[in-house]
Amino acid sequence: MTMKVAVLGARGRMGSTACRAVEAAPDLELAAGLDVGDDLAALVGADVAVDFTRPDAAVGNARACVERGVSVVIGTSGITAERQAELEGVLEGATGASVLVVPNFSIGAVLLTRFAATAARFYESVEIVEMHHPQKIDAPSGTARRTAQLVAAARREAGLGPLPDATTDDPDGARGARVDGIPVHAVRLRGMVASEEVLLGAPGEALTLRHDSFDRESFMPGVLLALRRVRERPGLTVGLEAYLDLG
Ligand SMILES: NC(=O)C1=CN([C@@H]2O[C@H](COP(=O)(O)OP(=O)(O)OC[C@H]3O[C@@H](n4cnc5c(N)ncnc54)[C@H](OP(=O)(O)O)[C@@H]3O)[C@@H](O)[C@H]2O)C=CC1
Ligand SMILES: O=C(O)C1=N[C@H](C(=O)O)C[C@H](O)C1
Repeated sequence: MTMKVAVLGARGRMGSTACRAVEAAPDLELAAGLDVGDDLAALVGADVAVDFTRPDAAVGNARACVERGVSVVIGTSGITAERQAELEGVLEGATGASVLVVPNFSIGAVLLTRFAATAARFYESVEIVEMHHPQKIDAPSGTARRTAQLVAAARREAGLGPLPDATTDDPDGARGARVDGIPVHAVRLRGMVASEEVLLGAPGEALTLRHDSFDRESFMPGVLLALRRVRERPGLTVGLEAYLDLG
């Protein structure tokens, strides 16, 4: 039997690519492709949904899904701690429902985040540069936020102190944003899809980790994996790594 999938943001860059990937998968069926102005009643009958809309719409969409018994994968970025808490609220009393937040569906990007967290404890300095197409509305990217959070956690666990940084004069914010104390720099450049670099420095050496998505196809194996497996973990899960055997 096929799994019925609803796609929210179906006319967008990611949503339209996801619709095609679902239609091409023999075990999945595109039950609904919804965008702005469409009636969410069309969610009824779907088994799972994936959201590629905008940060201020994702939590409301997740609520609409859960209320209709549909487990949901949130690919939309900008899921801050506050929005994550709202998602916990959405799940209260909804026995068996699953919400999976995926900052990045590309396996390479998931690995980059993992490698950065592994390397973090060995380096005094670390900075993140994320590069995206200029249509992206949020900064820093969800992937960079997640990477910074996991790198910061690894540094705390290793007992590392604050990053060495003598800057006291930065009137234009040239040192970037700080996410959990980690500097994050956002580039918006025509021609880019999505890239991330993590730069780690220690006396006499540097390690640079980089991942590039050249095409939105790079996200599709992860999207299909998430849709197929989201219902295995009731409640709120963050990160595709929960479904990957990364050791
Ligand atoms: N997790 C991952 O691996 C990836 C995540 N993303 C994220 O996915 C999201 C979408 O990106 P992208 O496809 O490039 O953006 P687009 O702007 O191309 O697509 C978003 C679509 O959602 C529609 N939309 C807006 N609000 C709603 C709503 N309330 N209900 C239904 N549809 C709505 C938009 O309509 P309108 O244009 O009329 O507003 C648009 O058609 C972003 O947050 C992005 O960061 C992107 C790539 C990979
Ligand atoms: O908006 C995008 O394009 C992307 N958004 C996600 C993010 O914010 O990290 C994932 C990927 O970087 C592409």
